[in-house]
Parts: sequence; C-alpha cells; structure tokens
Amino acid sequence: MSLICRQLGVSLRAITCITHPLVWPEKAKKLRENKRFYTGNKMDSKDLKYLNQKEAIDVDQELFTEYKFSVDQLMELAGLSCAHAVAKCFAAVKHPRILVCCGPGNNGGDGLVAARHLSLMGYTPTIYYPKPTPKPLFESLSHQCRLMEIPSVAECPSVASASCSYDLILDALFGFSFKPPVRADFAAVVELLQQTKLPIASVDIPSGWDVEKGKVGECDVEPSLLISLTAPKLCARQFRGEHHYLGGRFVPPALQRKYELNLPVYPGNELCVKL
Ligand SMILES: NC(=O)C1=CN([C@@H]2O[C@H](COP(=O)(O)OP(=O)(O)OC[C@H]3O[C@@H](n4cnc5c(N)ncnc54)[C@H](O)[C@@H]3O)[C@@H](O)[C@H]2O)[C@@H](O)CC1
Ligand SMILES: [K+]
Repeated sequence: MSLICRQLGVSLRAITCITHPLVWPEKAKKLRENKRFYTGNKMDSKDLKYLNQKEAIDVDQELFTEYKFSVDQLMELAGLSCAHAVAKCFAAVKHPRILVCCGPGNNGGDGLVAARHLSLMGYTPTIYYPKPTPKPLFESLSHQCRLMEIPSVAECPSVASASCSYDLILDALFGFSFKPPVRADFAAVVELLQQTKLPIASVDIPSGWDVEKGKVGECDVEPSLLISLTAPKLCARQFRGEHHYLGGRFVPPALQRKYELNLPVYPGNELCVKL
C-alpha cells in the first residue's frame, strides 16, 4: 500500500482520510480543500485554470521559445496522450474502426500522431485529411502513417456510410487557433461531426466551437470524449460529454506556476488524467 501511495505521490494518511471520510471527516475535508489527490477515478478540479485563447497561445509560444521544445516533441506527446485517452474510454474490441479527421494546423498533426499510436494499440484507424499541410513535419507524419499501412480517404464520408464503416470519430480538425465560422472546405466534415450518431473524441477543442464561448452559431458538435491538451480552454466548461481527460504531460512546473494552471496530479506514469 505504501509503495502505491509513493507512486501516486500522496501519503497513506491522505488516502485513508479520503477513502474513510467518516473516520476523520474534518481532516478529509481540509485535505480536499488544500490539495488535489488522486482518488481512483476523478480529480478534484475546482482550482484548475481554464485558458482563454490568448493564454493558450502564450503558453504554447513559451514552450517553444523559452523552453526550447520543438513542435515535433510536443505533438508526439500530445497525440500519444490522445490515443491513451481514447483507449481508456473506447476499448479496441468494441470500437476498432476509427475515422481520424485531421485539420490544416497542429490539431490535425496531433490527429496524425494519434492515428499512428492507435494502430499500434490494435485499432484500425482511417485518415481523412482534406488539406494536408505542406510542411516537412506534417509530410513526415503522413508518410509514417502510410508506411504503417493506415488507409486514408479522399472524400468525406456521408453520415450513412460513416455509420456503417466506423465505430468512432477522432476529431482533430481545429484546436485553439480556430476562428468561427467554419470555411467552406471543411463544411462537409463539420456537418458529419454534427449529424453523426457515432461517438466523437475531440482533440483539445470540439471542432467548430469557439475557444472561449464554446458552441456558437449553428455548430453543435457534441463529443463523448474531450481531451484537453496542456490545460483546458474556456469552452471546455460547456462540455457535457461523458469523458473529459487532460493530456500533454509536458508542462514544466515553472510554467504551470507562472500561468497558475493548477494542473491535477497525473496518476503514476499515466499520460492523461480524468478531469
Ligand atoms: N502547447 C500546446 O498547447 C500544444 C498544442 N498542440 C495542438 O496545437 C493546436 C493549435 O494548433 P494551431 O495553432 O496550428 O491551430 P489549429 O490546429 O487550431 O488550427 C489552425 C488552422 O485552422 C485553420 N482555420 C482557422 N479557422 C478556420 C475556419 N473558420 N475555417 C477553416 N479553417 C480554419 C487555420 O487556417 C489554420 O490552418 C492545439 O489546439 C493542440 O491541438 C499540440 O500539437 C502540441 C502542444
Ligand atoms: K478538435
């Protein structure tokens, strides 16, 4: 038990207080107020910061400029954490066929990385990437997917054909740099996301949502799983789906403090944490 506690970064006494609040109700309450503990299924997220668009862009820029991370590094970790969150919520035996919809920016890159990892985890992803980004990183990610025999489709499937061919849609169309309304070249795929009855897992932001205001205009994409990356954005307060995870376990403690992110403790060596 004490080894488990050490791995979770909490004391045995804290665990006992939380699991047996009737024994030490006051202590349990105080501990919950002062510190967040992993309680086995959910994090207490009352102090968690929800970023506005400028903060999201600033944190992102600081990771690249101040901390000298490369886009490739962070995208790999972000996409991998998305694949892990999908695997936690949608088992490969029940949801093997995943349509991975990738947009023109880094959110789309996260989708390409996730597709590669999902294929290694026993899923059969198919990529829809209507506007491939003509940059070496994105060309390499697409190349890797091709060599891993991950198929792609050139046309956006209709709602009916998607429901026959897939069990889940991974929405990696737009992230925190999206400015509504959706432009014509992505209208069909956003319509698919809005009309499908398949479960949707959204990377960072449900595509079509305003980063701060959430659902705007006619866009009512409703994912079952949202994987917020780095820290949730303001729109995530409107998320009503079943599963909300945080991924992108790479934020240096000093940066967390500077932006007062109050991130939850990731359990053990997990790449994502349930919010
Ligand atoms: N530090 C971080 O925060 C990290 C962020 N990552 C990902 O990067 C994302 C942000 O990436 P980007 O800044 O490249 O931007 P996005 O991927 O959010 O999208 C920008 C792209 O979408 C297009 N676009 C914007 N509004 C549109 C509209 N109305 N209709 C059609 N196209 C539109 C833009 O022309 C641009 O090509 C995050 O959401 C996250 O998924 C991760 O890759 C790595 C770490
Ligand atoms: K998205």
